[in-house]
Amino acid sequence: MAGIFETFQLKGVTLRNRTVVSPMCQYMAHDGEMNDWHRVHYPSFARGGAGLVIVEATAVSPEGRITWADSGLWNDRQAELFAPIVSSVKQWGAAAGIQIAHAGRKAATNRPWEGDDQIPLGEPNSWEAIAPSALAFGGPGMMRAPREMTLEDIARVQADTVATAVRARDVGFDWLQLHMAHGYLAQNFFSPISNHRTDRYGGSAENRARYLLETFTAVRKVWPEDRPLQVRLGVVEFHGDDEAMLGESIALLQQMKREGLDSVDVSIGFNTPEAKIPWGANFMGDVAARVRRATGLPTTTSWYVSDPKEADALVREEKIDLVTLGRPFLANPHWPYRAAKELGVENAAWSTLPAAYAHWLARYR
Ligand SMILES: C=C(C(=O)O)c1ccccc1
Repeated sequence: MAGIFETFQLKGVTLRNRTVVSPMCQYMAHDGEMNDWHRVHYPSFARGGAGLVIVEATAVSPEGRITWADSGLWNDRQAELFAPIVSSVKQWGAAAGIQIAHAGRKAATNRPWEGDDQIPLGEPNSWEAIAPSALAFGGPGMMRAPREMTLEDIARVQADTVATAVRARDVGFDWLQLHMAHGYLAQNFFSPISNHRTDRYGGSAENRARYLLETFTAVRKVWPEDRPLQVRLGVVEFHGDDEAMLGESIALLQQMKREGLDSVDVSIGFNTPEAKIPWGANFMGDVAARVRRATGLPTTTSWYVSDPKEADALVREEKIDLVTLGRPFLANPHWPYRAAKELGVENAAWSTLPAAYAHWLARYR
């Protein structure tokens, strides 16, 4: 059975190992554009030995941003600014991925370290959020209801998502992840907590999944067959109704698989402030294993995965195929090197790091 330092091939992409840098919003962009922060940030993980680096939630339109400082790929200038990042990540041996997203009812907030709350309408960096229903997320600072989307809004956002996928394709990303978790727009449609529509996009599980399935199949048509297309889906909410939500999620993933889905990142709904998340080491591992068994999809998950032996065990026990790490990579972009040492990989430095680092680390021991 493979461990985290086995290679992993999916379609035409081969990862040098099973470690994935989780898409983590940096909130450091202006007008959605990559800048020096991102040009240092993303390649650092490739130089650190990651197998796949996934760029943070990247908005398909200005209104689709969580904050004014989110990454965006709704115009060609933004695409041009991604190009050197894509080539640098690849140059240093990692595959380059990107997560594309629409924030839905969580849009137009302050950056987390500046309040994490909705900016009052009319103030700079605020705009009207849109979502399936006019239902606020709730909780402190998130009490403003979004505008209910018309059918024209839905079609427009789906077209924006396809256009962003085309730009990501053309700028050379190897791997595309659709953000369908964490209380953002796709999750807003999927969850009965936030979707009270009475048209074909609301009510039954099939109707609530419609936006997600339609958007996925539209993107599949433009995303190259030989590059992995993945969704990050919130499959549980930890709000007391998770067996039903997991069942609906598995059914949706099975449908998407029939339509060409290549992989799933199993995550959390984060669609209600009432959730009681059982934070703890690898707490999503067993949920991910259930999804993997039920769908047969190459599966990953993250959340409190940080210890190399535990991460390696999740892969060896075939609970997941790839291990997605967020904060451990922020804390140490060379996490693969640390893991290789702790797992007793021979020539840990040379097997994870570029020569400019490895020759020092392997000498003078
Ligand atoms: C900024 C997030 C994202 O991009 O998914 C997020 C949101 C909620 C919890 C964790 C992460």
